[in-house]
Amino acid sequence: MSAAETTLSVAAQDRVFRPRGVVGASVEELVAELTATGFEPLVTPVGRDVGEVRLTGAAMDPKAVGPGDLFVAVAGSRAHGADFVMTALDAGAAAILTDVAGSERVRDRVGYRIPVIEVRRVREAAGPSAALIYGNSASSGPALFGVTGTNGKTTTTYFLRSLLDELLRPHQRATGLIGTIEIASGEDRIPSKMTTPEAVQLHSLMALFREAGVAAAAMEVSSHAISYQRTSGLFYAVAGFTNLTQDHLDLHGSMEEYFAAKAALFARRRTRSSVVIVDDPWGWRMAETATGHVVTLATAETPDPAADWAVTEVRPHLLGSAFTLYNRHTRESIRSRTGLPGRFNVANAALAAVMVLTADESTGLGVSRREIVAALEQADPFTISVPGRMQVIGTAPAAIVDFAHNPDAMIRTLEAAASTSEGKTILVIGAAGERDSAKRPLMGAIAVRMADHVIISDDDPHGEDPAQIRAGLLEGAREALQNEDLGSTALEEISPRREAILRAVEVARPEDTIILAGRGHEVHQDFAGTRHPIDDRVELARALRLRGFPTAADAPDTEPDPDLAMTTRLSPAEGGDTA
Ligand SMILES: CC(=O)N[C@H]1[C@@H](OP(=O)(O)OP(=O)(O)OC[C@H]2O[C@@H](n3ccc(=O)[nH]c3=O)[C@H](O)[C@@H]2O)O[C@H](CO)[C@@H](O)[C@@H]1O[C@H](C)C(=O)N[C@@H](C)C(=O)N[C@H](CCC(=O)O)C(=O)O
Ligand SMILES: Nc1ncnc2c1ncn2[C@@H]1O[C@H](COP(=O)(O)OP(=O)(O)OP(=O)(O)O)[C@@H](O)[C@H]1O
Repeated sequence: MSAAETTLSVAAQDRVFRPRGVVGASVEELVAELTATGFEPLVTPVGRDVGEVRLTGAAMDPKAVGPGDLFVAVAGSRAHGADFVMTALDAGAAAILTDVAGSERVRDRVGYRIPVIEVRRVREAAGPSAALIYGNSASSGPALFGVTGTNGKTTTTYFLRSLLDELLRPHQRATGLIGTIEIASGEDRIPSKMTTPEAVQLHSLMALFREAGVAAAAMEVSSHAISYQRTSGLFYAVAGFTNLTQDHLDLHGSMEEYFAAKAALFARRRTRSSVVIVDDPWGWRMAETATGHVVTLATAETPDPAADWAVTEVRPHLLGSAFTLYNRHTRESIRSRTGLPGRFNVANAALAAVMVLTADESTGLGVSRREIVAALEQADPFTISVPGRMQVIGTAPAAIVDFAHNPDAMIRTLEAAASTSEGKTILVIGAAGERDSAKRPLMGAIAVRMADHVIISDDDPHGEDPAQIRAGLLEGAREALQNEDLGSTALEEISPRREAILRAVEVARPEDTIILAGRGHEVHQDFAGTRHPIDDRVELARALRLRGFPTAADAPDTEPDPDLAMTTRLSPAEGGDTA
């Protein structure tokens, strides 16, 4: 199934994107497993028949439950999954795993119609339970490559999958992908709901991958996933760390806690080998905290000589860069390149390369080192388009859609724009509502420091007032403009986003660079639960064509939009708004 070929809801897609031949486990076997692993389960109603009920799947979202599933009902900030037990029962749930509050709710709603397994730490128990049902263990495969870090996860996993494909295709073996944009099993794919799905879905995917002949899979591991126990019961062949900078402090509280959440991935019981980028002190701390086999990688302009691998000889190559990977122990030098703009994409590509080289040493991917080196040097696996990540839509002006939505990513993206552009940098930026509001003024200040023309607009406001979110960005931008010598930087506030994009193209000259930051591949804005369709890549391509600017070969097709052709914004000189 491909995302384009289906009209199923995301939960319904979760339900059909499942393995077929699951042997499963009985409630009795599950209870024995949970007892052995210290969860002290309590089963109601007590009786022989209950123990014999067979479980052939598992789901946490009641709308994703299928016949024979274990429905894992968790307490959340909005609701308790057990409140939706009727939906799960109607869909054919065979048993429920929940906590004390959940089992009371189930009993209130449906009495003793279904076996209930009660444990204290449901989220933690979900992983091992699903692992048992789907037959997953540390050695059952596929070889999992997990990537964590504040920025670069999606790009690195696309790079990893591209390299793994290059290596495994000749051996008639497929690859998989789990991340922010999509979940893919060989040729089949569905769009993602989350960066890292819940444990029950992850375990189902491992079984699906095996059925589909997927030998290796690249997976993004968000810090939310680790904090919410979504990776419980999974085992990684190699885990990679990109970087740690400010984001998600609403969940983690402090950088220390954010670090600790990520560090849990690099424990020996979870991961065989870790590859850690050590360009900053957080990286070195991660390498010291990791407990398995640890390999360090330096990608900064002046690489730390203590690292095992270093990126050297970075040179411009088309829009991207060519680079050398050097191992200080073996003196091995491997020349590779990436077609994606930005120095940070060299780091992402180097991480993907070293993760696969490391898997070769420690897990045996079944491909030779010579094949890996040949793929890196000759097959160009990192010259691919990653949806909405430094995606080039127009060429003169250079017009790029990017996903930068935190301070560090903005700095890196704007550095990349400045290094390639001879003209002005024009930036459209917003911030998501109900997420880490402390980063908004920082992002506003970075915008006016690094771009020449800044248009502050909307991202996904969610339940928050969009004007209030823009005000947070504007506050930082105005303060920097007042206190720092920023020359003639222009600052505007334009909502809706579509108009902001039109304006960016309106003020651009062919030698300039336009960056639409923050939304990347996303195709809807969420305004208090109402989804408003908008795809930055389409809007940008349409606006460029409207002005007669050239678009990139793989820019999206656009119909001339009658509404858009009629839209005329007043320029500031004509009395239009400026901030
Ligand atoms: C902060 C966070 O991660 N929250 C996740 C968590 O929510 P929660 O514990 O509050 O649970 P809840 O929403 O009250 O729901 C509890 C139970 O009731 C069920 N329910 C709830 C409401 C309803 O109407 N119907 C329903 O069936 C839910 O399916 C669930 O089983 O568990 C829910 C069930 O899986 C997730 O949907 C929810 O993700 C929310 C939507 C979310 O936005 N998560 C983001 C922040 C997230 O996880 N992002 C990271 C990437 C971050 C990044 O790097 O940018 C990710 O890995 O995706
Ligand atoms: N290694 C990196 N270091 C800093 N910034 C990066 C790096 N790689 C990508 N970026 C920037 O971060 C943005 C998001 O990149 P990407 O989607 O690959 O990361 P991510 O970790 O998956 O992000 P998210 O978790 O928010 O989806 C890119 O659009 C780019 O602006």
